[in-house]
Amino acid sequence: MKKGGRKTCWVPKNNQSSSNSSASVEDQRSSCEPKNVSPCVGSETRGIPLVGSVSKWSGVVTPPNVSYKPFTPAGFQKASSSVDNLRFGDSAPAQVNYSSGGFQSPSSGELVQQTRHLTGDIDKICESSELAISGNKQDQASQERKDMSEYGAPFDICNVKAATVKLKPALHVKNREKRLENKRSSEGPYIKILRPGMVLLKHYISAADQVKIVEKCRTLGLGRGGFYQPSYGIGEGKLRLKMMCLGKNWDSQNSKYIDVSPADGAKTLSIPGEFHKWVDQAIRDSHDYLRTQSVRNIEETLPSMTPDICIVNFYSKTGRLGLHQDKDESKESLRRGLPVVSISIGDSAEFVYGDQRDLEKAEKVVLESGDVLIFGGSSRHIFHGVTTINAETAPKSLLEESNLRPGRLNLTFRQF
Ligand SMILES: O=C(O)CCC(=O)C(=O)O
Ligand SMILES: [Fe+2]
Repeated sequence: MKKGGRKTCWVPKNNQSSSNSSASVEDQRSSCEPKNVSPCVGSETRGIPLVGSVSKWSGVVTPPNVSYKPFTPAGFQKASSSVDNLRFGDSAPAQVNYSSGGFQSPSSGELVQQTRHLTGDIDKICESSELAISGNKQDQASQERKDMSEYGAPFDICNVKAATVKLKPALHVKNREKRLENKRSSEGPYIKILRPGMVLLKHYISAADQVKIVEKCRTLGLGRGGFYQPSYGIGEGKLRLKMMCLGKNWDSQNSKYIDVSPADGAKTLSIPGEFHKWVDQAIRDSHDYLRTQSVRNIEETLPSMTPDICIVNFYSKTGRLGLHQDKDESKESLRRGLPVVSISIGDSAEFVYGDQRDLEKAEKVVLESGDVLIFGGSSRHIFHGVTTINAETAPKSLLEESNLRPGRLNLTFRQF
């Protein structure tokens, strides 16, 4: 398992998230690997923790408040069960029978025969379970996560429009909005090289396109595979953002990309076609700019890439993201320094970056609505994070047209 991957190297701000240190994340992660998967252990004692024994996780993982749905083998009907509420590690429910036609409360005379029947049933259950487990552990893991109640319904990044009477904003808010608006329109778009391979395109995405991006993300985010709050590990702390992944799903608990949403097991959503044009154009415009700056070896300094992953984060005003490297993409992609292209929409954010995982030594840049930040080449492995969301700094017109909630939407495109 790769250490120090995306979002695994947290630097707690003011020690608020010290329980989420990288050490504890790693510790928890290694203890989350399924161990000694042996579906038939329970059946040997006939007692019978049928479902509880299907997947054995090491002790600490037994989540106190998470219930799992039972695995019901094909061809078997659940006759009576309290398995729905069975938790791993709980003692077996008194009456759990899977019936393949009529096995119900036995009388004592029928007990031996029916125990044999039950043994047969259990063998079949075990066989099916083994098949399911060996067939695709990933499917089962996602199924288990899917059934966890902790993720809840997808998060809506927009406020639901309601017929409310809007209060007039206070004078200081109006003045700040005016100042920001003036700054945006007087500055217009421009490009800045922050360091070799790291380019900032200011005010790059038009106001109309920002609205389109919010609308598209909202629609996708409300469906299956939509926005959820990722966590470090089962029963561990949560990241301070909502996330939806397109193209491939980033699994925060194992720091790797998978093909289903860890929240609900849905097949990963595709990146909408129209998103590609902003990424392609931003890289092309950066190349043109580098040329004007007499940079040689443009492709080496900032390689081109075709994104097949888009991670969409939504930060509320208290959201943030600790210093980390994005290093769960393929070795080849990382070796070539294929860039991460990041689009910011909504409230501005203080984005920190540097060569070390050290906030004190990190540089800071404010990312505003419509800005695009690209880091590739020799900057691909920078540590970076978001320390602050600047409340009430989103363009007023964006909020009016898209109804985006207070906060910041960020899309990072990568090529696996
Ligand atoms: O929100 C941002 O600007 C950065 C997001 C990020 O680093 C990530 O998703 O890996
Ligand atoms: Fe990142």
